[in-house]
Order: sequence, then structure tokens, then C-alpha cells
Amino acid sequence: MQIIYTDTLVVGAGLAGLRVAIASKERGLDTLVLSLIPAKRSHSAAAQGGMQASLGNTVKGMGDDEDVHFQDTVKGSDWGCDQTVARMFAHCAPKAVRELANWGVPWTRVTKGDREVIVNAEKVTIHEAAAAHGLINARDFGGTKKWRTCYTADGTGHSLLYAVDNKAISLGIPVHERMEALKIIHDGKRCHGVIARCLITGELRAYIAKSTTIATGGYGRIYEVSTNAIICEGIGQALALETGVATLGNMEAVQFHPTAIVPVGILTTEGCRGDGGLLRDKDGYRFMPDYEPEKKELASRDVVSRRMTEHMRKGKGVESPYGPHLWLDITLLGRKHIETNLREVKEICENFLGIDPAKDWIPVRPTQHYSMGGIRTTPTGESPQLSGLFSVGEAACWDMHGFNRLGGNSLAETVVGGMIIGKYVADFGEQHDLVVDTALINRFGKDLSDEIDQLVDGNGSENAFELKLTMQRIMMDYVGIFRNGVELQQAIDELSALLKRASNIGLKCKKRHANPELVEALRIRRMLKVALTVACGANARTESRGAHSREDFPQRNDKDWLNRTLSSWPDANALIPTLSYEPLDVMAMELPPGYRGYGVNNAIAHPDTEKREQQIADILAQLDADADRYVKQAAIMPFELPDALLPNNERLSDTLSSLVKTANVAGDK
Ligand SMILES: Cc1cc2nc3c(=O)[nH]c(=O)nc-3n(C[C@H](O)[C@H](O)[C@H](O)COP(=O)(O)OP(=O)(O)OC[C@H]3O[C@@H](n4cnc5c(N)ncnc54)[C@H](O)[C@@H]3O)c2cc1C
Repeated sequence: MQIIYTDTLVVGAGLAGLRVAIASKERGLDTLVLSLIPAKRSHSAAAQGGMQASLGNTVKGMGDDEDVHFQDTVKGSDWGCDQTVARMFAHCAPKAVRELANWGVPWTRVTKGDREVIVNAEKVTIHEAAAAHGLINARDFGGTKKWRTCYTADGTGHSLLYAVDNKAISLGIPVHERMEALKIIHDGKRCHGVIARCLITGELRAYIAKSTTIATGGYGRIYEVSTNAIICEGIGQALALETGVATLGNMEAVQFHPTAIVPVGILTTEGCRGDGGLLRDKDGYRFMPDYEPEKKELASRDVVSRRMTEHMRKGKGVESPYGPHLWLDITLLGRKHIETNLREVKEICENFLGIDPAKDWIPVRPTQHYSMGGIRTTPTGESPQLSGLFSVGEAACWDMHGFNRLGGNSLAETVVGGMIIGKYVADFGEQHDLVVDTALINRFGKDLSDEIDQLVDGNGSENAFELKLTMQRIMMDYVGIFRNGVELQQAIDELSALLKRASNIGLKCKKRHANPELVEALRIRRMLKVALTVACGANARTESRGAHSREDFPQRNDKDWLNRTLSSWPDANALIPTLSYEPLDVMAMELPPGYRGYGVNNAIAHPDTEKREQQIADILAQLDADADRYVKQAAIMPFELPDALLPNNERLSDTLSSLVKTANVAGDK
């Protein structure tokens, strides 16, 4: 087995992985990236609508800042997130957008003067300031107080990934494509790299590094219908789980996006509703204002998906051979807007539905979309259990999304998290030596080659493809938008039985090189473990929070469940994971739990909430009357960042208000 040494190993060449690799390489560390596919085909390229950053350039974003972005994110998470991380994130998002502009992302820009937009189904004329002309624009998205989502038409992920990958290429960062990491090498305390299998030749290779960052994306494809690319199979989470030591966080937190097209499940971006699109039922009736009078179609995704499902359950869905659906109506936006700002949606509608969205309504249904859960990390991105193991992006539970992520906060997480965690990864590389224990490397290599031998040479009778399809159906049927104890237990029983059967997989094709059946067999064993962490976490959590909605426990229960689920798999032969819980400390929160401003207001309060609210009021009362918002924030909940990222962000509104102040002072004179 060939052994390759490097300072920084990054598994995953999507936005998150590449951004970490860039930070490491810029520090002069030897850096190497692994990927299943060419970097530019990573799933990040599929992101359409945009990324959130509180630039406040457009008139509809005026007054926006890190505080508002932070509050929207915490409420979106249904108080499940790590508020310190949400702060780090909100503070750095404007920096990341500007950095990306510098790297060549052609952000859609503000044009001064009047323009017509659709707000709440009505045409409204807004006036963009002359001073904002040419600055980065933003559109409206769900669960946000301001128009904050920066975009490049509806191909944002594509432009970001091309710019970030080109930057990585310019720095000479090698990407070893078609290499699948299948085992993390570790000694129970320290991570040393991975064993990967070449998808073309079948060769096993050890990659040994000071630090290893898992940036392998989400686990959407454990579900039958998902907006995710087919490579989003949760292998990164499984790698961590199979160490028996590292933990996964909040795996039951799975997001369903309201508007994927029926039946194939391809996404139409939230930008459709952000730009003014409406949801209609079988009678053409716009039903969301009845359920969500304030935010309507633009409540957070978990809420809109539930309301849509509720409405279909009342018989208001449009019957189709593929089950009921609802309509997304963007005709009111007009052809010009669709052809400039939503052109990918237009092509999807034409190519996969044969319809023209400027004239026809789009058949949509909530569909699995995003994994809030992932490899649990500290705010510096490192596993609390395995030193040198980092994780970032959708693969991680860093945890800025809690139980529901806001649209536009995921692309932002990849590049912001990559920017921040990349610096900590680089610090780690500078402060540690490359530790090499050849016997340990060989042991992990042998484990994987034994597993392959058993599959190829054994006489098992189970079919990997059938097992996968069955798992995906179980997840869809029993671990979906609405959950209950009976179905979740059934899911656990059936998934555990599948995991047992997976130890008896037999291959029809015995080739050891490019062999999709072997690839599938290696993955399904790991995917089943990931699926079990989702089902077991969901079954144990007897409350409803964000995207985790229990019909038998409909209230958010801050008293008993204000915590993060941790899953591990200490016994390799076990058929279910081990769960434990990490409490969220209300007394350390900047924003104590409350009502989100949308969705059902039925939470069971945490006993510390009032105490913390009073404490915050006392802290603020002790500050100078003219203390600015940064001073206030730091007094309530301090957070750390690498020095280079600490400076405050500048905004047009600051410039405008200082111009106004100057004018006033001049007037005084
Ligand atoms: C259709 C769609 C539209 C979206 N639109 C938006 C949007 O508008 N705004 C927003 O904020 N978010 C959006 N999202 C979410 C967002 O795109 C993703 O969360 C984000 O891009 C994930 O990036 P990542 O770098 O973490 O992972 P990915 O981009 O998924 O990259 C994962 C990488 O890991 C590699 N990999 C995986 N497993 C292995 C392995 N075992 N060994 C080696 N390499 C491996 C892959 O090859 C790939 O390079 C959207 C998601 C979807 C599905």
C-alpha cells in the first residue's frame, strides 16, 4: 500500500474543503485534497439561490448587520444552535462575500434608481440609493428580517465553486480525484489521516497528515427522494462514526425543502419565493397567509414544509400519478425576471417538466434537502474526541444551524466556516509534528483490504443495491417531515435488520478495480449506520424542534430537551448507535429561548430563561449609555476568532450616516 505524507489533508473538494485547503496552503503548509469527483463537479455547484451576509447595500437590506443576521440564525435554528458559532459566522460572512468578489465571483449588483419588485404578491417600486450603485445586491429569503442573500442569478454555487477552485489551482493545491476515503487512521486520541480506495484502479492508499479535515458534504441520499447529488451519501459522517470515538451531533435534524419538483425531486430555489413567488393549492388558492400571517411563503423552511404537508393532508393537494403536490407560481415575476434571475429554474422546468414557468405553475412538494447534523466539532472545527480531526461544511455539526438552517446560510457556512476553521487547521499544522506509526497505518489498511476480500471472495447472498433502496424507503416513510414513536421504532428495527444483512453481501461482479457493485457494498454498510443515528436520535428526542417534528410530542420542550444529541458507535458489532447529550447553557446565551416569530408558539420554557433575560438587562444597564452595539454584544456573550478576522465590517449605512453627521456638523457651524 502506497503511503502519502502531507501536512494538511482535506477529504472533500466542495466549497468547504477547498476553502480550508486554501487557508492551509496560504500558510505555507503542504496541503492535499481528496475527492470522489473533479472538484468543480462537487455538490456545492448545485446551490442556486445565494448566500447570506449582512452587507445592507440594497434599500431592502438597510439596517441589517451582524446582530440581525445572528438573531435570524438562532431563531431559524429553533434555539438548537451553538450561539457562539452563530456569532462567529455572522461576523465573518460579509468578509467572505467580499473575498469571493476579489476572487472573481460575479455577484449580482445593485443598480441605482427605481426598480419594480414583488412583495406579498404586489408590485412595489423600490428606490436604490445612488451610493449603492454597483455594490453587491441581495434578495429576500425565508426566515430573515432583511434582504440579505447575495446571489449570482440562480447559479450562485456554480460561480462560487469555480472561483474557489480556480483559487486553489492558482495556489497549486493538488486534488486527488476518484479517491474515496473509507477509514480514518487513529489511535483513539489522535487522528493520523485516512485510508482511501481509488475508484478507478481499486488500489488502497494511506494518506498521513498532521491534520485531517472531513468536508464530504451531507447525508441526504439515505432518503429515497432528495434534492442532493447522488454522491451525498454520508460517508464522511460514517468515517467518523466508525472510529468508535468521534461523535456526530444532532443527526436527527434533517431539513425538507418546500419546493422540489415532482416527481424527480430537483430543487427550485427558495429565491423563487424570495423574489415573490407564491404557493397555491389544487384550487389555485394561496394558502400560506392562512397559516403564517406574518411571514407567509417566507417563514423558515421547516415551517413552510410542514404547512404544505398539513394542507395536502386536508385534501388540498393536486392529485398526480406520483402522489399529491402543490403549485409554485412564479408567473407574476414576469419573463424578464425569470430569464435573468431564475434562469436555472427555467431550464429545470423546461427540461424536466416540459413547462414554461413564466406561463405555467410548477408542481412542487417538500423533499429531503439538507443535513443539519454531522461530525461534532468545537468552535475551532476540531473533534472534541480525536485531536487533529477537523470537519467543516455540511459534513460537520459546527453547529450554527441547530435544528433548522436558514436558506442561504449553508453556502455561507462553507466559505465562512472554511475561512475560520482553515486558520485553526493551519495553526494545528504549524504547532504539530507529523506522527507516523507504520504498524497503525498497516492495521487500518489491512482492515479495509480484509473487508474488500470478504466482499469479493466471500459467498454472501445479499444484494447491496436492494439493501440501499430498502433503507431509503424506510427513511422516507418513517423518518420524514412528521415523525412519531411507533414509526420511528419500526424504522430502527428494520434498519438494524438491514445492517445485520449487510454483513452478508455477495457480489456478482468480482472485479477489484472500477466496480460499482463493490463501491455500493462498501458504502451501504456505512450508510446504514448513519441512517440509524438519524432514526435513533429522532426516536429518543420526545419533543418538536425545528425540522424535527414529533406528532406525539408537538411542543418544543426547552425544559427537558435544550441539548444536542451526540451519537457514537463504540462497539463495531452493535446494531444501533450509542446516544448521549450535550446540554445547551441558557445562562451563556446571548438570545435566550423564545418565540421564533413564525410557526407554532407552544414551547415549554426553560427554568433559566427569565433569569438569563434579567442578567442580560443588568449587564446592559451597567454599560455606558452611549456604548455601541459591539461593546454591548461582547459584554453579553464574548466570542473568539482568529485575529485577522476580528475587525468590524463596514457598511454603506455607516458611510451614509457619517455623511449625514458631517453634514449636520457642517450645518451647526
Ligand atoms: C439543489 C441544492 C441547492 C442549494 N442551494 C443553496 C443555496 O442557494 N444557498 C445555500 O446556502 N445552500 C444551498 N444548498 C446547500 C449547499 O449547496 C450545500 O450545503 C453546500 O454546498 C455543501 O458544501 P460542502 O463543501 O460541505 O460539500 P459538497 O459540495 O457536497 O462537497 C463534498 C465533497 O466531498 C467529496 N467526498 C464525499 N465523500 C468522500 C469520500 N468518502 N472520500 C473523498 N471525497 C469525498 C465529494 O467528492 C465532494 O468534493 C443547496 C443544496 C442543494 C441540494
